[in-house]
Amino acid sequence: MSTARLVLDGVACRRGGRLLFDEFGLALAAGEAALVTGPNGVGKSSLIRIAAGLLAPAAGRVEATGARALLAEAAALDTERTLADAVGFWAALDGARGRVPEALDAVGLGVLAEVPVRMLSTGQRRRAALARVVAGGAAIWLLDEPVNGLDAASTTLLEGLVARHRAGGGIVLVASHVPVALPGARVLPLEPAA
Ligand SMILES: Nc1ncnc2c1ncn2[C@@H]1O[C@H](COP(=O)(O)OP(=O)(O)OP(=O)(O)O)[C@@H](O)[C@H]1O
Repeated sequence: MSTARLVLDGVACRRGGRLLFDEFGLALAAGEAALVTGPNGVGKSSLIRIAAGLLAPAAGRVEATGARALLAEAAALDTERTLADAVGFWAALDGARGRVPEALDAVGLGVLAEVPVRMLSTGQRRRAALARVVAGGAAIWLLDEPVNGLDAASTTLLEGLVARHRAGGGIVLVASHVPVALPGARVLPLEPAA
């Protein structure tokens, strides 16, 4: 994991024919994190999707060394399955089904492993989505508005997981319109294109 690297160079984003931002750059090495801030609609989610390789930049390039895991707005967990099964579905694709119990414990949901996802609260679903990221074992975490729906204790838990991931050589890119405590992270305000 220590060879992980994420570079965005001169990235521009166009959505619906409108240029949202341009000339955005960052370079993160193993253990580093960045926090992209900015008001609603400036393009933070779009930037995260570009970093994930799910959206093509209008200009510039993205270079990722290491697997990428995305925490997006939707949890993407089958609501009819139990929590362990729903997270396990994704973990199995990463060959990591065995890590699910530990990941659920890490987000404080071990006790709800056999409960259907549809019965979880908003904050619990958010933590379940985070468990999916933790279980997958990717080096590069891309977290879009990760504290949405989380209470203070869960926010602290998330910050701890991010710190642990970085200590293990992982990279974390967070987009958030509210403050997230990421000690030593670069804070990058996303500016609208002129
Ligand atoms: N598929 C799309 N087609 C056209 N425009 C889009 C599409 N997706 C997003 N947009 C527009 O792009 C702009 C940026 O959206 P984005 O979700 O990236 O912003 P954001 O900074 O993450 O906002 P928020 O803080 O509200 O989540 C918005 O004006 C949005 O309406």
